[in-house]
Amino acid sequence: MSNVYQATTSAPVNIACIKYWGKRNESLILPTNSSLSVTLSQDNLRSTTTARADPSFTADRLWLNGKEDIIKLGGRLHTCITEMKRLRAEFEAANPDQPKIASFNVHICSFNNFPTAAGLASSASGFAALVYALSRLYVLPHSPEDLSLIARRGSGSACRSLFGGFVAWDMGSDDATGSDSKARQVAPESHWPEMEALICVVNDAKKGTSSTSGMQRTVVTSALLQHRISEVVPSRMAEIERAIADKRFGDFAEITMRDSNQFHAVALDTYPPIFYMNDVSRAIIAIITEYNRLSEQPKAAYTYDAGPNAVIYALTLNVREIAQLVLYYFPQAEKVVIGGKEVEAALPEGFNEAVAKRWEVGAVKGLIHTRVGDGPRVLSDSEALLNAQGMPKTIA
Ligand SMILES: Nc1ncnc2c1ncn2[C@@H]1O[C@H](COP(=O)(O)OP(=O)(O)OP(=O)(O)O)[C@@H](O)[C@H]1O
Ligand SMILES: C[C@@](O)(CCOP(=O)(O)OP(=O)(O)O)CC(=O)O
Repeated sequence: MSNVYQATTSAPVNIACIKYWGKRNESLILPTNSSLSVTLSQDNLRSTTTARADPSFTADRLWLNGKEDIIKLGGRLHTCITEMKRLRAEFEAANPDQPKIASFNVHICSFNNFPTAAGLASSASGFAALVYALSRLYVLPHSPEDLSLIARRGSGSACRSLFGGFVAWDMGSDDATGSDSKARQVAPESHWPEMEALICVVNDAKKGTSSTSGMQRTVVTSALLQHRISEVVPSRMAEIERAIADKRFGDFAEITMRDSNQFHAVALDTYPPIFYMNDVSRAIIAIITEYNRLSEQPKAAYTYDAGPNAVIYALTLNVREIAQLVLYYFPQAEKVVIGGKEVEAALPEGFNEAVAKRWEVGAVKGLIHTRVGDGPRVLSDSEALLNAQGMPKTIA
């Protein structure tokens, strides 16, 4: 049987504490500010991707969630695939004994085990999994940092999904090539294993204004963004990195919530304004704010990306209590189990119930309980998503 050049990987979702919002260069995807995220566990949220190169393939093709995605010339997918083929060609030139496969077309098949394009950072895990699968297929010696340069060209936040744990995306200063705009691991997942997340899926439909178009409009119209870029983010990045290093959850939480608030203030300051949060999102802010009032230091940190879904960071010790609180205001049709035990709705002692109304079942469609997790994983060929002919094993 002729050689099969194939790799299957999975990659995680990351949710930012310091938000990336704005590009200084659209085609290279260079950001206006640095950002920092927590990588979430692939046991709960992941993109799985198989990449294969073969001389019999007549074109580069990609299937996502069972449906073929057109690879537009000059588009982000095309850029990532082309860049990875370039790295393989360089590798073959430096290692003449290596098989010449850089010129072969590739078939790529990917699945997300969570809603795609629904504000849960599927582009981050998706492009990270694609770049990592190609890097394993091509047996490249490149580091996650090197690979983050390419994943960034797929989707800015994807660069952070090349690492586990706590990850910064340094904006860099090389505006000509973006060679220093890449991800850096601030701390591995083992540094703070008690860091957990409760995701409140408020709406899993495709959102109105995409992150890409939203931040474009912000850069052009928001004066507040300029203040954020120059006066706020640089010091906030340093502060949150120190809070993570020292495992000071209270400071980590306050910075995270303040940055989420400022990101959405900037969205509102965009003209025309962008409203990513809704009444349910704001109710969650109200109950977490009241919950934090009960203790000297915040015990929960909400953060919102470009959508209404809430991500609540908390330490293991407090997650159950927070889930009880969320269930009190947002009853679920299904049982919620944390740590092997069903969660019952309840309010903590001293909590002011009047801070929000109790919602109907369905206002929060679902809860995902996860934790800080590792970076991309190499999976065995038994988990490959392509069949012997290089086509998706199941077409939806
Ligand atoms: N597994 C994947 N492999 C390759 N590309 C993917 C994958 N998952 C998502 N994508 C790409 O990302 C796009 C969705 O990105 P988009 O930014 O619109 O939504 P999101 O990332 O899920 O939400 P948000 O950016 O608000 O967190 C998809 O249309 C597809 O082009
Ligand atoms: C609000 C955010 O989630 C924005 C994510 O934007 P994308 O990385 O999806 O944007 P593109 O670079 O245009 O693909 C904040 C963050 O993840 O840092």
